Amino acid sequence: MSNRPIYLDCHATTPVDERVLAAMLPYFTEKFGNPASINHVYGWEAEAAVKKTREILAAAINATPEEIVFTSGATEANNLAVKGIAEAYFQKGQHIITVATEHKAVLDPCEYLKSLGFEITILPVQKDGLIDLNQLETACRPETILVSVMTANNEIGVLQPLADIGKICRDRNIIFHTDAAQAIGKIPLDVQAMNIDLMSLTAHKVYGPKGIGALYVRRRNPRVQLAPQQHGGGHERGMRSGTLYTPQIVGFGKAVEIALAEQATETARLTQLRESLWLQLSQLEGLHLNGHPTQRLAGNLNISVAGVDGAALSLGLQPIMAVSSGSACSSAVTAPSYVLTALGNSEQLAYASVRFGIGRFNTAAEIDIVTKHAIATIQSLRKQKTLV
Ligand SMILES: Cc1ncc(COP(=O)(O)O)c(C=O)c1O
Ligand code: FES
Repeated sequence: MSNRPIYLDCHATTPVDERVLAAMLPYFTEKFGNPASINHVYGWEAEAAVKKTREILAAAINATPEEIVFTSGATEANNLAVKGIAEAYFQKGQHIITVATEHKAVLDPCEYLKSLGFEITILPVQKDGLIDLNQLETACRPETILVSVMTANNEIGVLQPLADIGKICRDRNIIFHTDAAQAIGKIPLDVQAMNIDLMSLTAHKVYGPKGIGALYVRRRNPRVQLAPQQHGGGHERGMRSGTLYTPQIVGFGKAVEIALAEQATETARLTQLRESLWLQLSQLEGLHLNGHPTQRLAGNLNISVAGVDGAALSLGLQPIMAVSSGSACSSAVTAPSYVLTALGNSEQLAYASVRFGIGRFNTAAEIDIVTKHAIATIQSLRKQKTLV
């Protein structure tokens, strides 16, 4: 594996931590029971394992275990939140507010609701990627039923001011949903202090397995109603039917437990690696930092490079590092990233961009190799351009 490029795409996904895998393994084989089986030990031990993860997730965000609904990931959690609220509250109002830089798993359900007659306000972001709270206040109406603003952006790592947004929503009796797929385990989260009513989570960005996530749904002060989007055996208090995937759930719990225990030291370490990368890269002229310089995830650096072709840059970096570039999150799409254009970047700058996602298993030596290669690639592309 040593001749493979250095993995620096931790916003796309992360490897499963060995400790997480070890915790999961028994639940594939000897402890294979269905947590819904109430008549025997196979079911009880699976149910106990699921309960433990519920407790870990609840503690991680200051919720209660009954407020955690397991899903297949954050895409499903976002769909359940947005469509589930629209369906449960449409008689109260049919207006929803979200943001231009949200993940497609929020924007597309909103687009779908628009086709059903809902009105959607999509707030712009400022140059640093943060929303303007005054604009949010102005957008709120008596018929607004939901505000959905992500915790941490998957391309530029920007952290939105959740507590301020939560207060604005609570004062107006509007439900507040946040997509915390990139944030769980990485920054402190508190659904009480931040007045969050719904929060989407996923395991695979935090060294847990893919295909498992959760939606936090507030049960008290106020109780949030949610219309299920998947019907069946009535699992998860009727909000999401389907046999629970015990091994993945166990892995999710273990992953979050480890991330919380290591959060402070890991944040400091990643910040240092990111700062050293940016400090060296920014010696070059014409490099733009995308997103707020400090109000961002520790492992995220997103840059645009003036004077180079986006595709050539991507090709030049590929042998040495696995990073995302151009349209980071929908690489099948050849349009420039809508997140980067929302910040006011030109199409050229949005194309010629690199998202570094530094994670748990990256070392200072790797960052050194990456820095040197990125600088050499950019210099060589610029030189070629002036020769043409
Ligand atoms: C911000 C954000 N929301 C939602 C998702 C989707 O999560 P999942 O892959 O668990 O469906 C992702 C990951 O791609 C993400 O980065
Ligand atoms: S990081 Fe989630 S889709 Fe790109």
